[in-house]
Amino acid sequence: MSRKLHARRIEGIDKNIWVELTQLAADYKAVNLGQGFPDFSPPSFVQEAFCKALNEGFSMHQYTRAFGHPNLVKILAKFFSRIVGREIDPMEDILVSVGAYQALFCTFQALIDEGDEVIIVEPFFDCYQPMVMMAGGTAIYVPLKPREGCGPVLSSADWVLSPEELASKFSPRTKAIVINTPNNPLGKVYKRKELQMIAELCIKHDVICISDEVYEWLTYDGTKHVKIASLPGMWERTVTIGSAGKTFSATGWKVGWAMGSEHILKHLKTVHQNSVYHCATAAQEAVAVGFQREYDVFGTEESYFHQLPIHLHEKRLRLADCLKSVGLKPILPQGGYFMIADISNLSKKHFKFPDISSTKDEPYDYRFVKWLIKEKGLATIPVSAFYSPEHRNEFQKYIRFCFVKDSTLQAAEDILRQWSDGK
Ligand SMILES: Cc1ncc(COP(=O)(O)O)c(CNOCC(=O)O)c1O
Repeated sequence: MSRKLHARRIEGIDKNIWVELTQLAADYKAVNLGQGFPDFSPPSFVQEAFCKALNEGFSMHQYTRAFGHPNLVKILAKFFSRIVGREIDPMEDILVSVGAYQALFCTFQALIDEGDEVIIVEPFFDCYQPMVMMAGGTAIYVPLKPREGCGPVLSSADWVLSPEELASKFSPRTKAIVINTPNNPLGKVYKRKELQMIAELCIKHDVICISDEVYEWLTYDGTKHVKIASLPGMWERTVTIGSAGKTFSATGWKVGWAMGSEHILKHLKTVHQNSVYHCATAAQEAVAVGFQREYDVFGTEESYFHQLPIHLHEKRLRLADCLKSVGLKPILPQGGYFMIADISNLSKKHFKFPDISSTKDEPYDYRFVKWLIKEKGLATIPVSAFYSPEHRNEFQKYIRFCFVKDSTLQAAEDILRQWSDGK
C-alpha cells in the first residue's frame, strides 16, 4: 500500500517503555522488579467471588450494563460516598472501565480538544502524555522537585511543587490538570494543603482536575490519602480514577472506574459506548463482592485495605535497607508500591559496569537498566521514562523498583548483594 497508513494522532507515541522492557526482561529471564504487579494472588474472598460468579448461571457469562455492572456501581457509590462525604449516584456518577487505563483514555478523549492544554505534574505515569496527544491536546509540564535546603532527599515528601511555577502554567487554554496521588513512580502522597493549592488554581481558572488515585489504599507511616474531589468546589470539576487491579492485587482482571459529577461523566460514557462498551461481567461481580466485604469491615484489622499496606510496609523498608547496603540512595515512598533510587554515586569500586554515559539517543538510566537486565538479570524501570522530553535529561539518574513482590524481592536482593560484593 503506497499511501500513508497510520493516522497523525499516533505519530511519535509508538515507543512504549512497558512493551520494550517487559520483553527484554522476559528474553533474559530477569528477576522482575520492573512492572507494577504483585507476584501473589488476590485475597481469597475476591477469588472465591469470581469462581462463584462463573458458576452462577448464564448471566455472568453475558453482557451486563454498559456503564458498569449494577452490583458494582451500587457498592462503589455507597463505599465512596462515605469517603468523599457526599451522595454519589451509582447510575450517573460512575463509569466502570477496562482498568484505570481505559478510564483515563475515556477522560482525555471526552474532555480534551485540539488546542487544549493539559498540565501534567512530573514524574507522571507515562500514558498521560500520549493520551493527551491522541486527544489533540498539548501537554504542559510542571516537575515535582526536591525541596530546597532540605538536606539529603530521603522521602517522596521532600519532592514538592513550586506554587509559583505551577500557577505560571495555567493559561486561558488550560482545560485540565492531571495529578496522581499516591504518585507512580515517586510514591509522593499529596498533603491536603498541596491539594488545596491545586484546587484553588482549578477553581480560579475553571479547569478540570483528573486525579489518578489507583494506589489510594497504599500509604505508610500514618500518611493519609486525601481525595481532591472531597475539597470544597472540587466535586464539580474532578474526575477520580480508580483501579480494582491495584486495590485487590488483581491487575489481570482489568477492572477500573472513573467517578465524578454526572455532567462530566456523561461525556466519558459517550466515548465508552462508542469504543469498549462493556467490561467483563464476572470480574465486575467479583469486585462488587470485594467492595461489599470491605465496606462491612472498613477501618478494622480484618480489612484488606488495612492489611495490604502493612504487608507492603515491611517490604518497603526491607528494599530500602537493601538498596542502601549496596550503595544506592532510595527515596522512601509515602505511598504506592514503587521506590526510586539515585544511581548517580554508584561506586565503581563495588559496581563494575561499563562506561554507559548518556548518548544522544538514550538517557543514562535507560542504558543502565538495559545493562542491569542483560548482565545482572534484574529488571527495573528508568525514571526518565516518567518525564517529558524537555525535562528528561534532568532526571536520568534514578531507577524505579517495584516492591509489591514476595519471592521476587528475595531474588533481587541476592542479585544486588552479589553484585556489590564484586561478583
Ligand atoms: C498511576 C497509574 N494509573 C493507572 C494505572 C493503570 O491501572 P490499571 O491496571 O487498572 O489499568 C497504573 C498501573 N501501572 O502499572 C504499570 C507500572 O507502573 O508498573 C498506574 O501506575
